[in-house]
Amino acid sequence: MSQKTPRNFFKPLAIGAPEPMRDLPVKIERMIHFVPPHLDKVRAKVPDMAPKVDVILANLEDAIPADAKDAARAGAIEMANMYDWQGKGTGFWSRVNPLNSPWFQDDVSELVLKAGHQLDVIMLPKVEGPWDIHFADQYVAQLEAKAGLTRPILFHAILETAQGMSLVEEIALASPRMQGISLGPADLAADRKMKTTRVGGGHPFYRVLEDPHADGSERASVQQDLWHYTIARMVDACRMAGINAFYGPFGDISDLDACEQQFRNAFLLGCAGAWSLHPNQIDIAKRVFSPDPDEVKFARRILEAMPDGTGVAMLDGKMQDDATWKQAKVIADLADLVAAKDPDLAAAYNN
Ligand SMILES: CC(=O)SCCNC(=O)CCNC(=O)[C@H](O)C(C)(C)COP(=O)(O)OP(=O)(O)OC[C@H]1O[C@@H](n2cnc3c(N)ncnc32)[C@H](O)[C@@H]1OP(=O)(O)O
Ligand SMILES: O=CC(=O)O
Ligand SMILES: [Mg+2]
Repeated sequence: MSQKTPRNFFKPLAIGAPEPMRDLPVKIERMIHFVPPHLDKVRAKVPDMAPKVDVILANLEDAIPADAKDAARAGAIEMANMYDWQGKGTGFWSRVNPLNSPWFQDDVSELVLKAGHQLDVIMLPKVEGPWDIHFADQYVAQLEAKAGLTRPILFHAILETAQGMSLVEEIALASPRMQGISLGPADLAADRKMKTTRVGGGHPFYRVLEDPHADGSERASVQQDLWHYTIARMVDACRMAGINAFYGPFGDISDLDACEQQFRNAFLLGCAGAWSLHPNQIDIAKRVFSPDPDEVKFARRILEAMPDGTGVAMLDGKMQDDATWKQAKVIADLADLVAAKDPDLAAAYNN
């Protein structure tokens, strides 16, 4: 047998570690905002930014120079104590260095021992298979026990290797700590030997050409989504495991329209949020990952038309039944969650 028995799956992995969660906390996580914690100037903005975003992440991995890893770790611990994350409801996460790096052990031990009371989620990069999650799971349980934590810290894996991709279902199911998975399009592209230098988004060479015209006139061609298959498979794996899928980074900070479109495609396919790398991506994620007010109104009409969720009804010429009731419930529940955090959207949903 290669899996734990059902009874053992939810047992703490170390004596004194908190009980694993059976259900994830219901939270709005439209953007995971990346902060480089070694930069004093950016770190100082955290208390002001925290109420305006859903999640702030102290990044210790890629984009942090090797000679600033210790400073970034110290900055992340400072960030944990700069705001009342647990009391005020903004998520506080950290992306640690990979398991095979010289920094992983210190990243995790210092975060859990010195900041574990505020830390919601550890983001694990370059996860190759369930064995990576199992190792981190055991290690974090020992540290949680040592720190006397009463709330378990959750895990978020980045899908950014071909092997991780091929084992995404097993990764999603590896531990009750699993909160979600993000697409890591930059590392994944490199590992797959995709021929792109972009961080996510489309590519002008990846397109479909229409059939030739009899008169020889120019054939239209349309750019396609390089990430469709990957995102769809990630969403299936996550939802099968009862966790959330996230689009990762969109690296062209200056192309707000393309960022918005990529985020929107991910939202429609089932993702809960995306990363924001720069302040100008925060409002895009907020807009895209909050349901559209007209969709919310229509969803609520479906729920009202079928109070017990069964049968058939016609609304504006469109057939509704038990399945569309469930679709409507997804949108209406998300709207309620967003409205509880965002007074402007609450007003738009209730107009
Ligand atoms: C493939 C992957 O792994 S993706 C994840 C790893 N990458 C990251 O985490 C990158 C995070 N983002 C950043 O480091 C920066 O946004 C950069 C380097 C991309 C661009 O930074 P800059 O050149 O400073 O951008 P810009 O000049 O437009 O910044 C405008 C303001 O926003 C601030 N700012 C920029 N990024 C951030 C951020 N992520 N959080 C908070 N503030 C930020 C800048 O400090 C600047 O502040 P100021 O007006 O007080 O001087
Ligand atoms: O870490 C993210 C990526 O795209 O790589
Ligand atoms: Mg990466």
